[in-house]
Amino acid sequence: MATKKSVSSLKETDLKGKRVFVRVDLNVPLDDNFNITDDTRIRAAVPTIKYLMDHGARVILCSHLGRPKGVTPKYSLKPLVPRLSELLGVEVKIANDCIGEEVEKLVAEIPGGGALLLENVRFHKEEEKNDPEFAKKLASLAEVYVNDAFGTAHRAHASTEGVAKYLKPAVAGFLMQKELDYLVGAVANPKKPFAAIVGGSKVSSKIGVIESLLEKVDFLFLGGGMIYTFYKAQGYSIGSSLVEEDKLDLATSLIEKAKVKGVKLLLPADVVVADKFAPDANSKVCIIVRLNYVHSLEYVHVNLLFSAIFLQVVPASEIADGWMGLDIGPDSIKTFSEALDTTKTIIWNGPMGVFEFEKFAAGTEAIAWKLAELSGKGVTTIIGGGDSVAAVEKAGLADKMSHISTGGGASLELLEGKPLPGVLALDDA
Ligand SMILES: Nc1ncnc2c1ncn2[C@@H]1O[C@H](COP(=O)(O)OP(=O)(O)O)[C@@H](O)[C@H]1O
Ligand SMILES: O=C(OP(=O)(O)O)[C@H](O)COP(=O)(O)O
Repeated sequence: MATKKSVSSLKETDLKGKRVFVRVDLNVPLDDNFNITDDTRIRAAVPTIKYLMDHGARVILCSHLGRPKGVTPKYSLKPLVPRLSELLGVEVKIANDCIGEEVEKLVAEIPGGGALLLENVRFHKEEEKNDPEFAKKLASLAEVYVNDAFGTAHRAHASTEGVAKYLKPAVAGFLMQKELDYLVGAVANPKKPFAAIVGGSKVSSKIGVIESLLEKVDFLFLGGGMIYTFYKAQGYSIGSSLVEEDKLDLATSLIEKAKVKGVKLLLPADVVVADKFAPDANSKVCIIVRLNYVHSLEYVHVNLLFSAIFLQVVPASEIADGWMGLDIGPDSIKTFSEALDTTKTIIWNGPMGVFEFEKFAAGTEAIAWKLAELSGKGVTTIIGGGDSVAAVEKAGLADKMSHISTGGGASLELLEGKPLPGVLALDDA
């Protein structure tokens, strides 16, 4: 992986009485009434903040929320204060800005072991421009820089990258370290056999991650909307399923690459189809082609029992016109599960189907349950991606996995082998 892993740690840093600027990612979803609908990222930031407070540091918390263009009240961090205070067990104050005289005054008043939350750093356009003068102003608030904002580590912004040039020591927080340990460490030195499950909507958004993982894994399972591009590339009828016509050659070359690398690439054998992209779509199970491994088309298998009892059978190897695949089918779930049973490390990025619609959530849920079961048997299970994390949480299985990443884009870039600016900027260990 291109991102260095050995970044300097918080534990080797002198903290007592020091003003510590902590970049956290508190970019949590809020409903229309400004209630937090998922506080995972706040909870994930707590261990580092508590450690700093317990070691007598004066903690300055900095985060963005959303993508505001200038000062936008609906993106204020104020609604987060009660939950943050509750989790930390102290009353956290919030400033009206993140730089300026009033902020400096509030920073000077932070007692040892206390914390101040700065207002949304993206209210200043200089943040996303990584403006050096703005970074210097942020740096001038403190004596130590801690980056714990893994979810934003793929952004070279003033508070995630620029500030580390002017504020030393610049070290990783515990969340950042944990994410790197799993997403870099476990992937670089996996217990074998090592499997990757990649789903989600499009091949184009996952090319990098698939290519990178093909260098490392023993198994690659594909699901979600991207599979229809692979099917079309093999000449199958895909009805009105999602397809990227300009990626057909790429899909073929990825299959070829898997073959050359000796990676067992598994595509779903059967898919659940719908007559429209909607939660109330009519659905039936369409058994397409049973591929044991895609590079050795072994046999065609129609699951007659399942189909005869529950659902209408459509001809194997094709999805009829007017129908679209929105989930992997029961036979695929079984095949995937059996193959996963033989592995020791699994990384999962991207849902198997349109899990947001109840009717098409079964494949994603089944994979989530399988990974939860395998975690209990000592398999390392890593969920690295926004929607896959949402699916695992929806199934109530988050605490069963070895690691759930707090960064969608960041984990994807890391798995692609791209360097993360927020990590590179930190001091070497
Ligand atoms: N068969 C499918 N057809 C269309 N969209 C799909 C299909 N399967 C999954 N999706 C959609 O893919 C989206 C997730 O894609 P993506 O953003 O790539 O995943 P992640 O956020 O995990 O990286 C989900 O919104 C899901 O509904
Ligand atoms: O939510 C985030 O990223 P994610 O949706 O890719 O997990 C981060 O807070 C980064 O936010 P950004 O994509 O607006 O820079």
